[in-house]
Amino acid sequence: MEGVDILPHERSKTQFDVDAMKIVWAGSRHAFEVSDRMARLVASDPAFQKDNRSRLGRKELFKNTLRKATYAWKRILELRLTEEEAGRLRFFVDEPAFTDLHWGMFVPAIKGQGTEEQQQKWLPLAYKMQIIGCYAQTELGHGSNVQGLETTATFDPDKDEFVIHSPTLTSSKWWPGGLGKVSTHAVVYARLITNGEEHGVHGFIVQLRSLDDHMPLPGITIGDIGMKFGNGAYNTMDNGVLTFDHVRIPRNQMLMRVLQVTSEGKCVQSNVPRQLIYGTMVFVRQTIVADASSALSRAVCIATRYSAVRRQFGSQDGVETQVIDYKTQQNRLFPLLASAYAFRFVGEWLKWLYTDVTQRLQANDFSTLPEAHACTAGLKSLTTTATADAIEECRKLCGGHGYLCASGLPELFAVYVPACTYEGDNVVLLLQVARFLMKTVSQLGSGKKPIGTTAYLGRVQDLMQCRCEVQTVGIIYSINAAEDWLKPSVMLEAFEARSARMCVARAQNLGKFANPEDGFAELSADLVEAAVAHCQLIVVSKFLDKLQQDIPGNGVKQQLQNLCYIYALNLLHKHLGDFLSTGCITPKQASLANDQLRSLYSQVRPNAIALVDAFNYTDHYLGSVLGRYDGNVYPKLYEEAWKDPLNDSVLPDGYNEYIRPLLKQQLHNSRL
Ligand SMILES: CCCCCCCCCC/C=C\CCCCC/C=C/C(=O)SCCNC(=O)CCNC(=O)[C@H](O)C(C)(C)COP(=O)(O)OP(=O)(O)OC[C@H]1O[C@@H](n2cnc3c(N)ncnc32)[C@H](O)[C@@H]1OP(=O)(O)O
Ligand SMILES: Cc1cc2nc3c(=O)[nH]c(=O)nc-3n(C[C@H](O)[C@H](O)[C@H](O)COP(=O)(O)OP(=O)(O)OC[C@H]3O[C@@H](n4cnc5c(N)ncnc54)[C@H](O)[C@@H]3O)c2cc1C
Repeated sequence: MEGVDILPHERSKTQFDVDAMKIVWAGSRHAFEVSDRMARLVASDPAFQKDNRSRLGRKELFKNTLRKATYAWKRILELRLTEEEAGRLRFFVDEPAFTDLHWGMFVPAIKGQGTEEQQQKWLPLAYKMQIIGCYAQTELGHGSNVQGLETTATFDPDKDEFVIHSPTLTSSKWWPGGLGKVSTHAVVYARLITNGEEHGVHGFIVQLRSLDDHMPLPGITIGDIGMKFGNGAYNTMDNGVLTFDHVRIPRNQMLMRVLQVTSEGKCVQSNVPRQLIYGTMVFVRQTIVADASSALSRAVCIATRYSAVRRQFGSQDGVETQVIDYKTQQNRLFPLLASAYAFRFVGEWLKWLYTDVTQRLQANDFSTLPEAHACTAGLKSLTTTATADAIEECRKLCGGHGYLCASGLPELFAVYVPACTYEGDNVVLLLQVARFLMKTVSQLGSGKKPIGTTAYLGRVQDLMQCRCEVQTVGIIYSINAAEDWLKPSVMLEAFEARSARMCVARAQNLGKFANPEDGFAELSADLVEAAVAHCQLIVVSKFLDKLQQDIPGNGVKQQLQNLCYIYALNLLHKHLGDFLSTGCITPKQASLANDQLRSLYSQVRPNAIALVDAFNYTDHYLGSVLGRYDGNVYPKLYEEAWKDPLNDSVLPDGYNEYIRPLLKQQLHNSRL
């Protein structure tokens, strides 16, 4: 069978309604239609062409991004796109740009931390892009430790101004995207000092460049921090360095929703908790979780289509085997396909949680803020780590051709992998989750009932008294055959019991230390494992919740069920040590789980291509010869190779200089 015939043949085997699945994936019919329209708009406009990025030098790459970002903005205005449509357009343009930080962090920081008055002044300018902003928090010396930032904002009551200053080299702002060459303004995070007293880190709106000639304002030094990992990749972004030499700004440019500074330099705390200063990060972490499923599904789409097209080794009748039919390939690929769906649904749920906490904050209800912080931090960490690893696994699943830029995977990896670091290093964020869990466990004895994602810890209070013998867990009696693993309550109980037991065991170990902080530091590696178990439980439980909903479309729910159990059973297999050592399941039940997993792979196999088609990605967005919708891989790969600048001429530059003299010299030597 020719390459172009394989994928249609695969599609003919589909056992579910792909169009209905497209709507489930998008979230709603409306979201699907918007997304589909924007994807086509971008794909059909030559201005958004992106297939030459890996061949461009830094300056060309950056200028190209400026062109695309400003053109996208022009189209947004011309077509009067809604915020939702504009967001999708930016997504399909698929090129990191200063606009991400302007819309994604600068605007949300003002909205979340500015007073009404400040919002009225700055937001209209930002919305029209009459000013362009970035988020300048991280410094050369400190990123994770926000309280350790060194930039100072000292109040001068005589002039009613703050003096922003970089006292050391390590206080230079370092990393902010959009800062290096574009932003006119920044929300700068600095230590507030009034009347000689320190009041912690706060955000300040600072103008950096002239609105007339774009030159840095007096006292300000700015530049780009240099090339980053990967050729094209994140190098479209001008991550920058910034120092201040006693730069003065009016008092009303401190973002004062949390704390007000009066003209006398007095600090007045509002009823809003101090942590709201970190609110922009919570917002962005939530968007990063939603984005993880996009990056992961893109890599999986490429690897799945290519695995169907690629044949390796013969079978009896002489037709070589499609590599997707190897059980080892399925065991590596299908859990990633399942994760893409799992992250999609947990991303939807997290968006709901974020909206809920935002509404509560507006009504002065701060009770769910710690949980929102733990969930956004933990899920950001879990999903980005898994996605970065998965993109690399997809490259390997595509064999040698996966290493070619034409596969789209090297660039995707290079653009994606910093997500494990920005918006909080993934380990640092898991430690935040661990703190939250340990606090929750320590309060169980006092009768405080945990709610939301930690409610399960309340249900296993017995564990606090060490009554955690295997026999107390219902799963032990419920699983006697492989199919028993397909019961939602059983799966949930297994993940809850594992996480609860890990949390309680860690809490008990912490209790052995005289100083809890010493204990936390000593046991931090174990604590991170408990945080991972808790986050995996959230993902599994939200996928199971999704299955409880009414899901229209022939066979759609069945496919989602298969994927949900693949996701959960694969985790169970990978973390078997946790499940066995906490006594949640027996070795025999673990073996049954594996049998069930293999059976699910066989059920997914005929639907694999349709399950990635349901992502509805255009070839433009995928940017991969291996992942083409038509499966016409080999002719196009061959064609692509000839586009390389090295093939512009038959003889390479340098032939006369290096190759010829070398060959002549060998000829001369051999005659000797
Ligand atoms: C029209 C066109 C439309 C186009 C749309 C475009 C949209 C684009 C969208 C794109 C979006 C994004 C693009 C991505 C680009 C990425 C760019 C990257 C940016 C960055 O990286 S910004 C910098 C991020 N930095 C960090 O994340 C730093 C990490 N560190 C921290 O967060 C914290 O310091 C900490 C969590 C490690 C805490 O440190 P610690 O010193 O222990 O804490 P304290 O400050 O003392 O506080 C302790 C208590 O506070 C609680 N806490 C901590 N953080 C939070 C929080 N965020 N919310 C609520 N509560 C918090 C903590 O739990 C402690 O509580 P306790 O006292 O225990 O009760
Ligand atoms: C592409 C990119 C874009 C960025 N954009 C922006 C931006 O727009 N604005 C902005 O302000 N910043 C930005 N950043 C900065 C980013 O937020 C920080 O790099 C990130 O928060 C990590 O902080 P760090 O660099 O200080 O890492 P470090 O904290 O120095 O981490 C180094 C190592 O130490 C470990 N570690 C640190 N603390 C602990 C601890 N307490 N316990 C155990 N291990 C620990 C970490 O796990 C890591 O392995 C960006 C970064 C990147 C890569």
